[in-house]
Amino acid sequence: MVLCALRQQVPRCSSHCRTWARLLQRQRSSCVYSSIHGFNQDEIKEKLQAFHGGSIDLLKQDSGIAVLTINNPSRMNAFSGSMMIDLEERVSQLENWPEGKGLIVQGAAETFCSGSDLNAVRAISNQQDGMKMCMFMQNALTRLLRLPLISVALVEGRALGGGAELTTACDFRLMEAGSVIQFVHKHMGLVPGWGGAGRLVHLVGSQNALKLLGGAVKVDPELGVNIGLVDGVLEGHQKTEGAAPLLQQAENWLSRYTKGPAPVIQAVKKVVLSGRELPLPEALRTEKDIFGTVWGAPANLEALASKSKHK
Ligand SMILES: CC[C@@H](C(=O)O)C(=O)SCCNC(=O)CCNC(=O)[C@H](O)C(C)(C)COP(=O)(O)OP(=O)(O)OC[C@H]1O[C@@H](n2cnc3c(N)ncnc32)[C@H](O)[C@@H]1OP(=O)(O)O
Repeated sequence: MVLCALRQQVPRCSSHCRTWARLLQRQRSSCVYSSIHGFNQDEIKEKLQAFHGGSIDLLKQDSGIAVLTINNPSRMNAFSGSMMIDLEERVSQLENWPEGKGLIVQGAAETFCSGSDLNAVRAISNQQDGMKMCMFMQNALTRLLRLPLISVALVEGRALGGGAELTTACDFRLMEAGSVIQFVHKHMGLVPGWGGAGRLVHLVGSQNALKLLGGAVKVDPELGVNIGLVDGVLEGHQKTEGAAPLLQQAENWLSRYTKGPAPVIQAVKKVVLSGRELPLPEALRTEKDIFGTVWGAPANLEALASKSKHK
């Protein structure tokens, strides 16, 4: 219906213009929850703001690869309330980055993230606030996964609870030798609430997801690779002499997918995203729209002019 309204506003617009209106509309509907689900973002933000500490830091690099750092070392990078708000703001900044191609999500001080800050969790342990926090984080992490950037979680040390869920909101996961991903929710009398269960099933299948959640299994790099959760293992730079710093290793790993012009890399991510999330007929129509943005565009014309061969 909103799309119809958009079309009515631009009746004489070219088909290219309509394509963009549709893409824009899709980007806006990136959230899972809005007011029609009884979700009031400002209300929960006000509540979360009371639990401060730590930060989510964003570094956009000229290479088109950004680094998002979960930074709360005194609590093993647990998410305070203000960090949840930070995350949402950083995602907004990344949604508006035309030069962007890739994203690395890492933790500060040699560990990934130990989930929600338990001090905040204790303070908002009532049902209503828990639901609001859950909807806020599902929205933020869904938008993170839907960014038109190829994203990778760089897991060093531990990714526990919400930290494990965060890894599933990236396209890829890299683990340092000796690191652990663990959905500890069962031990906390919980199940994932940041969308981690749904995404985990997509990544490893329902049998493996049931084992990981039901057993709160410690996933080491070997198990992670075997079940398809983990896409690469990095050498521990402190234990292996001569190994490059982890972030450098992750950038090298990602660069094979981010080589090329930003509009093309973003289009690659968008077609995969639509195939991953939409029913086939709609995915095909979206693919056509995205194809329309690269066909005849500078990178395409340049490649045609260079008569390149793919040997
Ligand atoms: C909805 C909830 C769910 C979700 O969001 O999906 C969650 O995420 S719930 C949180 C799940 N995480 C945990 O339960 C982690 C609990 N912590 C630990 O198991 C351990 O602290 C550790 C992460 C394995 C690290 O152990 P160790 O190396 O021995 O260090 P310390 O235990 O001394 O930790 C250092 C320091 O950090 C504090 N810390 C760690 N995690 C959290 C956390 N999630 N929230 C708040 N604080 C945390 C820990 O208390 C220590 O602080 P001090 O005691 O002040 O030194």
